[in-house]
Amino acid sequence: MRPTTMKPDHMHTNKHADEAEQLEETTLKTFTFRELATATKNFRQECLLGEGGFGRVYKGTLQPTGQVVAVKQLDKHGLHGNKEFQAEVLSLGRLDHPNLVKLVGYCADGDQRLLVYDYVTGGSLQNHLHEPKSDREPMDWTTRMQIAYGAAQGLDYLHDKVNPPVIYRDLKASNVLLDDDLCPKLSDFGLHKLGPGTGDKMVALTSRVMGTYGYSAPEYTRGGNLTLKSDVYSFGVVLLELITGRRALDTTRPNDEQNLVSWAQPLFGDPKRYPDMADPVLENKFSERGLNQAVAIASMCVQEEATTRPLISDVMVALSFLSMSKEDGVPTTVPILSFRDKSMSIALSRHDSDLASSKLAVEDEKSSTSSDKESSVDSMKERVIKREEEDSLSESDDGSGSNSDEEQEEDRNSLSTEPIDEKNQAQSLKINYRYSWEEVDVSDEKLSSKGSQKSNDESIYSCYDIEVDHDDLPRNEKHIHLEHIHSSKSEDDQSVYFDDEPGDDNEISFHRIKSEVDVDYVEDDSGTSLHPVK
Ligand SMILES: Nc1ncnc2c1ncn2[C@@H]1O[C@H](COP(=O)(O)OP(=O)(O)OP(=O)(O)O)[C@@H](O)[C@H]1O
Repeated sequence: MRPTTMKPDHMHTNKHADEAEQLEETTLKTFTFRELATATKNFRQECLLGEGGFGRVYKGTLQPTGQVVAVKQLDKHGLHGNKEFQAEVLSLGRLDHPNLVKLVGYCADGDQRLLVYDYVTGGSLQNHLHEPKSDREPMDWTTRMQIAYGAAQGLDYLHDKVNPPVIYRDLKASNVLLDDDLCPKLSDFGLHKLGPGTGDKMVALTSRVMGTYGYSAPEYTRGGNLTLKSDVYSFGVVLLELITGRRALDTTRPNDEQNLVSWAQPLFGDPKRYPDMADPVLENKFSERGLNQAVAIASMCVQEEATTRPLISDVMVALSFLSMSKEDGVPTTVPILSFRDKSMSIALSRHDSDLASSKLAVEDEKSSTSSDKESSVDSMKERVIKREEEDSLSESDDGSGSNSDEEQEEDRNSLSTEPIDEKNQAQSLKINYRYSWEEVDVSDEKLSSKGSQKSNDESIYSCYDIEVDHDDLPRNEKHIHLEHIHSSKSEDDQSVYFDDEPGDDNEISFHRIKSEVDVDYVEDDSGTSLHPVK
């Protein structure tokens, strides 16, 4: 069980030079079959966690460390040669993110191929959502949004942070594992090249696709044309499951309700019916705005046309805000200017009654990076225009809904022909938010900096240059960068705090945010207000 740094045979060739460099740094453990047999009590039935499309999974305890692991014994048919297997495993081994199940090592012994993962203690999202237990409380709204946010971060890592990007292919509630703190970890990514179902094993592939039918993007089920946007579709289905508590495919329901997406599609256009979509076990304990935005995000993700689905990075930004949404004083408004793809901004603004009154024109070239592999250049350079309130109201009044594919297409067309006012072409933008807060006497021992997920939120706050402005003071007299956000360590206190610059006495003072955040106006680099909203 020694840690080994493996160098595949092909690493000296030019073609694989970059990959080889990365692989050189990969440290995975290699195991003998005997070691894993010992860990799993000889693959005894009592250690069997389940069986999936790639083989059986056993819970095991490694000796002598006592580390608890999940051992996946890959089915033998469709097995690859040793070198090919090692190369694939090595590329999986370099993936490392808090929201991905970590590959610890592997075994390639004779014709045995096994993968060894960190054991994730809390079961899957499928278990939590669809297999209720009397000793387990139903998940509340915020927890659901936090799980969605974490899963989006894991997917964003695969899509946007590793090179080449990894298409997940099999995202579903049973592959979202949860640790004891309900932090999500995606499992089963990148296995398609290892197990059955590749090359001439199309029969096996078909059965896998059928098995995950409710999650598969239409283009995949039609012809197997997989892209990053197919993953976004599957993500949308998981998000819908979180919102509705319904299974992706449920044959126990009436025919027209069996497929979650088909059931939800007609409802997407009618925000008044969103509360009926929400999981009844939530007992309406969520903010209407949060629900509207979550449904809007899900509806964007499960669009039939792959190119109109949002990037997972945009989904992640939107969910970062929804995952913080609490009843008292926490921002729920998604900063619409943060998105790399404007279609997300439009969809969310149209589902957000408060924002519908604003009219913003934005050119945010900085946020459109070269790593944005799927957005068209045109789309990134187009101006994001928020419709005036009257537009939005007149559309929702006639009951025709606000988020159908045709309407979004219409939006895109009208947006791209909108005359561009050169004067307003800002290179970077500040979004000013209006908060009200109260200074509170609270000891910093009672507050924690946000946890790992929350620290990402912090970076979003600072990265988008959000400023707060005291309600009672004229603008520009008091601006505070909302960088240091804290939560209470006490479960009873759901407030969000931020700290001020230390004063003369070097004491940090804390403020509790009282009301929801509102977009006030946007500024360009020079501080000129482009479109005052109020
Ligand atoms: N790292 C892990 N920690 C804890 N349990 C795991 C781990 N990996 C898999 N499991 C559990 O093992 C069982 C089988 O998992 P597996 O991923 O092979 O199948 P699946 O997700 O049910 O189906 P599919 O292969 O079609 O995705 C599931 O119950 C899963 O929750």
